[in-house]
Amino acid sequence: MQQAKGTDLHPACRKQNVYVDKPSITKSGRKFGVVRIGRTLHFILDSLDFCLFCRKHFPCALNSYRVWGFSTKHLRPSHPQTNAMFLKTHKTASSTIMNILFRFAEKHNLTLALPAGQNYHLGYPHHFMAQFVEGFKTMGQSYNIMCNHMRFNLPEVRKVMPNTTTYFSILRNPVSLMESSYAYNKFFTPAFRRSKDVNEFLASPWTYYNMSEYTNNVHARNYMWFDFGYDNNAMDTEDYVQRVIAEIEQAFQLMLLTDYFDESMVLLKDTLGWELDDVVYFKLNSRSQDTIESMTPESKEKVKEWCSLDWKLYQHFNRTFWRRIQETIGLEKLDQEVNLLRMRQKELMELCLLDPVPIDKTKIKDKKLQPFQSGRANILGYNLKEDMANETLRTCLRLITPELQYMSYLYARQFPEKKRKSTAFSLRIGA
Ligand SMILES: Nc1ncnc2c1ncn2[C@@H]1O[C@H](COP(=O)(O)OS(=O)(=O)O)[C@@H](OP(=O)(O)O)[C@H]1O
Repeated sequence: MQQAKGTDLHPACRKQNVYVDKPSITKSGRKFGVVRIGRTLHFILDSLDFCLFCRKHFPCALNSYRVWGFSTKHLRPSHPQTNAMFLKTHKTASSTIMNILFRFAEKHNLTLALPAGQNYHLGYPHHFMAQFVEGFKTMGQSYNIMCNHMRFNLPEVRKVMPNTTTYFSILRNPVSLMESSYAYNKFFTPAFRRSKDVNEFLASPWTYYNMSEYTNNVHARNYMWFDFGYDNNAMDTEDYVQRVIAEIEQAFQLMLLTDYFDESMVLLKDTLGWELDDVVYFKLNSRSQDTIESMTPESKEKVKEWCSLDWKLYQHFNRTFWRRIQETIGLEKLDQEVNLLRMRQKELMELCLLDPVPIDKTKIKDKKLQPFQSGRANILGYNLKEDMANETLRTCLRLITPELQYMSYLYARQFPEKKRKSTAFSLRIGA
């Protein structure tokens, strides 16, 4: 991947017409020198993580250090971070990330902040409350990872997650997000039920969208804005939008992009100090081609106006995403790591999967591995190769297990004395 020359556009963004700020420091010796000094400082200061006094009195300093005016906050930590809060926004590839987090949690024996009782999300569409987490009353702030759907509410999340937690989330271009949401929520969301298809809905959204049906309609307008805890029907004024973006920026250390998923995985593993293998994934929750509707150019433009809060949110974090890449690993290294990630993914797909692409639910042999279906969407899944050695099977099965089944398994493992969730599933292999 070549760095964009004489233009403000990253080459990958040019086709989508998404503007990116021009980096102020280019790939030069000066930049590498500064980064090296920064890394050394970061290593020394990161060691302070072991210091209980610092942990207690300067919790924020563990995520971001500022020394002699030089911020090290975006540099790779010297040891893997195990406390992470992922705001699982809807229809943004969030289930694929959840699978990555579940596998990491299992590998390192971490504690998950899972939905209490028979629930599959953390109180959505209500604002999150600490008591929605199983065991909160007895366990307090001793969880490592939180990643189920919720409507974000920072003060309550802070009651559950330790002060050293890295907060991150993911945003998707609101145009493709709308089409995905329409298919998935077709029979649930009143505004979608009343219209024939996504183009008809967008030609005249107010004909179908009734504000009094508030939370039932959140999938139809500014879905991401709502998930971040804000009013998806709020007036789009400059001051308000800037205030919300500033608040989100303050709360979240990292914002990923669905549209640049592999680039996002590289950034994620660097932010958390993880290995490349920790973020290798199989795409989950994808749809069959015949349930993807083609949007007219007018519909695509209309989304930017109808979901203007989401559009501004996405544009802002698209800019900061590329700026952060430029300021940390740079486009060239990013490209190399994305290639490594794709090679590793291909290797694992060849090792694990019977078919080279995700398959229709009716073709999934083990019915227990079928993903949850909704609306008009035909959500695809996988078949594993037969006769794999136990260790390989263990790895492969985790990569393809849909979120509800995986969560039920982890819930039963973490709370053996509690009643199992209804999608009870076992990932135990061998004795
Ligand atoms: N790796 C990767 N890269 C790009 N896109 C991906 C990836 N993984 C999943 N997806 C797409 O994300 C959509 C599903 O999102 P979620 O898992 O967040 O859905 S859900 O809210 O949990 O139901 C769904 O989008 P649509 O197919 O458009 O519906 C998936 O295809």
